[in-house]
Amino acid sequence: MIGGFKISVKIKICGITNLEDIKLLEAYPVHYLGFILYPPSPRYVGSRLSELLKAVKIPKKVAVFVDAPYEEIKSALDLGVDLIQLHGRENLDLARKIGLQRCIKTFRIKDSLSFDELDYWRDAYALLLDTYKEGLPGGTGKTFNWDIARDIVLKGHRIFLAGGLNPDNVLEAVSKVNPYAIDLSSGLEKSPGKKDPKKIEVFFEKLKGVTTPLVS
Ligand SMILES: O=C(O)c1ccccc1N[C@@H]1O[C@H](COP(=O)(O)O)[C@@H](O)[C@H]1O
Repeated sequence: MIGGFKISVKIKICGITNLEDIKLLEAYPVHYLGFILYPPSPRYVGSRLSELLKAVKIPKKVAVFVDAPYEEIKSALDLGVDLIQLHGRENLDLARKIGLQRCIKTFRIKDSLSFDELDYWRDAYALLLDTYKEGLPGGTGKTFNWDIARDIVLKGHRIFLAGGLNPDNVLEAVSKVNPYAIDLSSGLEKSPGKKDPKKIEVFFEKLKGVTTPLVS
């Protein structure tokens, strides 16, 4: 219960790089697990994706790309990834080739966002809202103005809220924005690419009663 209302939200944990964290997260109600396929990232999994995917029992596996060629994205799909998070400047042609219903399109929020641009992506699986930071496409650990996210949710878009979420601010974010899903990465880490079991425990303790049941 938040503010007297029962709010249901799905959970995506992103930036997974190792088997230990996959095992750890199995004990919690996680709906989506994300893997970074952007080589400059400290969370880049590269060719280890195949081995990691085999260990995942969590309902949906997401591969995160930044302006990657279709062939690389196709390879991830062939390995068993369910959804593709397009975290760069990808266009609709690429998304249609992948299958729009398999795409989560990221919008990095600076000051505002054109609703027209969002509407073009209405048939995507979801839109992900992250924080804009010059030179860093994702994993910024910074929040943005959640009023913008709230307006987008009110327009009827299915939103994954990302950007700097952590155990301390997650309840406020959920109650303010009421997104379809929340996406956490660096806010649950001990160091880049390694999750912190204590932060994860505190996070799920705070979210008790707020998450939706797991469905595959
Ligand atoms: O985490 C990264 O290094 C990364 C690199 C390139 C694209 C996306 C990346 N991370 C994603 O960004 C959002 C928000 O992350 P955070 O919670 O602020 O750390 C999330 O989807 C990450 O997986």
